Amino acid sequence: MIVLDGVAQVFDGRAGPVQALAGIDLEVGENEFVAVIGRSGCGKSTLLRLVAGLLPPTRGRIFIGGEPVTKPRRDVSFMFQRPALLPWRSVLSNVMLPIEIFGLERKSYRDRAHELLELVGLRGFEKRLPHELSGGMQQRVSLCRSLIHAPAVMLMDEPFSALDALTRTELSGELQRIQLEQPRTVVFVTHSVEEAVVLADRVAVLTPRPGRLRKTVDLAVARPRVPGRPDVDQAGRELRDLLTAPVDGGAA
Ligand SMILES: Nc1ncnc2c1ncn2[C@@H]1O[C@H](COP(=O)(O)OP(=O)(O)OP(=O)(O)O)[C@@H](O)[C@H]1O
Repeated sequence: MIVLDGVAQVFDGRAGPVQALAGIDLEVGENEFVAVIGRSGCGKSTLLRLVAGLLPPTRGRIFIGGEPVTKPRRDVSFMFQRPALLPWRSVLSNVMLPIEIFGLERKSYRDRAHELLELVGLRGFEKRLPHELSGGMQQRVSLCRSLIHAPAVMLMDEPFSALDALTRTELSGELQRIQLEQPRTVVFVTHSVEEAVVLADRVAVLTPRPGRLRKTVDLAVARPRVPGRPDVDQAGRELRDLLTAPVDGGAA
């Protein structure tokens, strides 16, 4: 579904060129959930922006569904760390935003919007404005908005990292449930080993300066996954060991 072939990214930094990513080869299968994990600054967000078509790679090629990525695509949604809702629009009309942007017929998506809001526990909040909602509720709205037009691919850049620990665990549980019910291809950037272990089919571990793909790890852990279950925690420990193991004499 998604193919990165020898992708490298160099930015013109103020103090000279910054090599953010080097030699990234990665394939994400249809309906596969891949978590990208690594330390701050190792190029995770850059990787996602490249796949989204928001940035052309310095080197290498990226394909989605066999087509080269040259600009943002309608069948790819992007979810950010902050909900970025329009403050003057109700919950429902925020969820419906992509339908308007893409010029799709509103009527045929309204039921779907209600269904999604129900799925994330926001039934009855359709007419509220974003400021009347907690941060976790706003991010749930943002999740519905990125699902409304049934994108083939969801790119998620640390979508739960601004939330408190409990809400974060709740939301990753909800995302897991949605992915079990309606699977799609997801690339999910996170700092959190717990999130990766609950959600991912496969984890891509990046190492910094420049960001390289150190390893991809298959998570053969039965779903639904719940933190605290021995096999889930064991997978978490293995992933954490890999993240903290030295690379080329330095820390990962
Ligand atoms: N537009 C830019 N211009 C110059 N350098 C950039 C630009 N965007 C990113 N970088 C640099 O590229 C490297 C990777 O940044 P990126 O934001 O992709 O990392 P990250 O792994 O997502 O970090 P974090 O986990 O802290 O969000 C960093 O060294 C960053 O300073």
